[in-house]
Amino acid sequence: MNAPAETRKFEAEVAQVLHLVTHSLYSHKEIFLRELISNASDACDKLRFESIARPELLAGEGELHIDVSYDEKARTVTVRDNGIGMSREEVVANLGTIASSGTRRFLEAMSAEQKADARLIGQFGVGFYSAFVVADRVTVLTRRAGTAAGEGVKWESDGKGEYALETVELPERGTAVVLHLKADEDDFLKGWQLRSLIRKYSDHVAFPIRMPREKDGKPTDEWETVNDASALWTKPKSEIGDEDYQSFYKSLGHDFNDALAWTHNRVEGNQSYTTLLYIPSQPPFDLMMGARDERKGLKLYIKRVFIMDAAEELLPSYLRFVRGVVDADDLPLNVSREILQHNRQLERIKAACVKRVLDLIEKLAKDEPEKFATFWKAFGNTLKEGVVEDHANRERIAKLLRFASTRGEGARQVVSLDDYIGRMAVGQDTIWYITADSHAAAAGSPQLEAFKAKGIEVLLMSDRIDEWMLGSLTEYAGKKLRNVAKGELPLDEADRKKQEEAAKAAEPLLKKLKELLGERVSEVKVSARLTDSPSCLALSDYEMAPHLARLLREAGHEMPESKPTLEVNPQHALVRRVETEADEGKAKDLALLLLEQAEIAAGARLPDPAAFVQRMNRVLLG
Ligand SMILES: Nc1ncnc2c1ncn2[C@@H]1O[C@H](COP(=O)(O)OP(=O)(O)OP(=O)(O)O)[C@@H](O)[C@H]1O
Repeated sequence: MNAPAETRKFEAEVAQVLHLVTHSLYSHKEIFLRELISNASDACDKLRFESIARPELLAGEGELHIDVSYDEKARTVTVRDNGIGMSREEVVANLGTIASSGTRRFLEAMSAEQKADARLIGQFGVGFYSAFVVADRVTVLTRRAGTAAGEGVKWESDGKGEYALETVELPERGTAVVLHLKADEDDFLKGWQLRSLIRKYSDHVAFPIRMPREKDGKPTDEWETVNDASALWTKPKSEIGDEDYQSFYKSLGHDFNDALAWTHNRVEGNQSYTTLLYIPSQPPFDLMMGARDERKGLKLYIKRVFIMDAAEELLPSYLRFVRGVVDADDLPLNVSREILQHNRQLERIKAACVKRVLDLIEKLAKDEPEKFATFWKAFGNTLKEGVVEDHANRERIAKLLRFASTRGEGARQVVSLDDYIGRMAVGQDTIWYITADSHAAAAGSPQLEAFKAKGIEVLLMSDRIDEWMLGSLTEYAGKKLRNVAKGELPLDEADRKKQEEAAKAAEPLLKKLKELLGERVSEVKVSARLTDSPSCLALSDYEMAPHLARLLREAGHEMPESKPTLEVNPQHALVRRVETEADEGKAKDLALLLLEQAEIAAGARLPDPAAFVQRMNRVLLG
């Protein structure tokens, strides 16, 4: 078992991560301490969990704790824990490679954008490497719980591309990380400085963090606990200040920013549990990358023992931005992920978590409009998934949606469905909306003209998810939701009469247009939607909006080519010109331009853009 001393190269990505981390964390140097303590605390959590099945692992040093010490002469800071420790293979796997796929995606995103956002770094298992922000050499001494003293491992590196590995004798299990500080990092060799960082970032780590007691400004051999060391969520709410909640959030969520809001609840009864759930103020990285499959950030404890990250078991995907802790009293400690997925108690806890989060968002919407606006900007599109996925809460979620509107504040999404209904004219029974691939395209749609003329409000939707969401949101508070570009418009008696007369009068024109356009359209009709524009596309009730069909096609999906219905405004001078134009070639150019401009306004892709340009130039030159 005695493996020789050796030098190994870091995996290529590690060098990349090291480079990114040391450069982007430069202005948040002190974070290294939080990251190393967080790893040490995870190691203690893991040992406590494994010792449920194998109590002998706890032999030797009983109480789990984390020690932070410094040596002015040697210029080192050491973070030591008596947690699970690592075997030689684990050291190689954990400290020599980038194990998590999240980190790989993160790296790809970073190199693609050529920028490193410090805020994101901590979330990706690059925590350990932050040691190299302040140290030019790092030594790790570690021994896996349950192994012999002779199976200790020493790992050492200057973070430049290689690390040395050696088997050493270590009297105790656990891990010590020794930082050999860079020349200008003397600040971290001061006891008070380290203490204040521990209180600032790690006060609520649930294990005692100890430092040597000081006498006359010098460390002694005696240890004292410097953090609060209690699990924050177990305390009564009245004893927890906002700052406590925020600092716990930051260490939990690896976030530099404050949380936007939180909800902390203890449920007692035939099932007892505590939940502490946070809404961040900015999207966490995994959310931005659309990683719905590897969710993190919601920790399951059972009677204060950390069991696992169970975000997927505890919250539906549309609430994946939530961070927090669930501590259940009545689940068996040896519970596995498989059991969790089919556990009735957990189902109830999950439903309660959803309720708490929705309560919290509703409270923001009602009482703290600014915070709600921040929430909506960061997570509105994620929440919309709930309309599709969470039938039971659909109406509640729909109530929280905000949109831009023809009576709103430009592109800002501030109008709720209730606002809309409150402004409806007497007799209006439909909530009207339009979808497009940008706000400008939605706001400028020709299909809105008749609605504007009649003073009917239309919601302007331009987020990609909207069409998909609207498939599940066909009704709200007894009102139908309808797309202004789809189907027949409901007309009153007088309008219907006018429409019929116009259609009759335009029959020869419609026939001529259909002949000129041939296979490009399925039908040409007189529009009830237009007042100023010459033409627009109309979709059947079940047809997909052209901009969405285009996006899906671009993303490689097979989409059937559907022939559009062209609607025209017979009053418009351009349409009248088609009617009077005797030259067939010219009439055809005009007819095709009417179709093509309607397609462009609807965000469709022109089948032959070059032909369109030539056609337009011919018409412009007369
Ligand atoms: N003190 C420690 N004791 C035992 N294992 C450790 C310790 N520090 C790090 N490790 C191991 O090294 C791995 C990599 O650590 P690193 O800080 O880079 O990422 P992480 O902890 O997995 O990610 P994150 O910090 O986002 O939770 C950890 O997952 C853990 O397995």
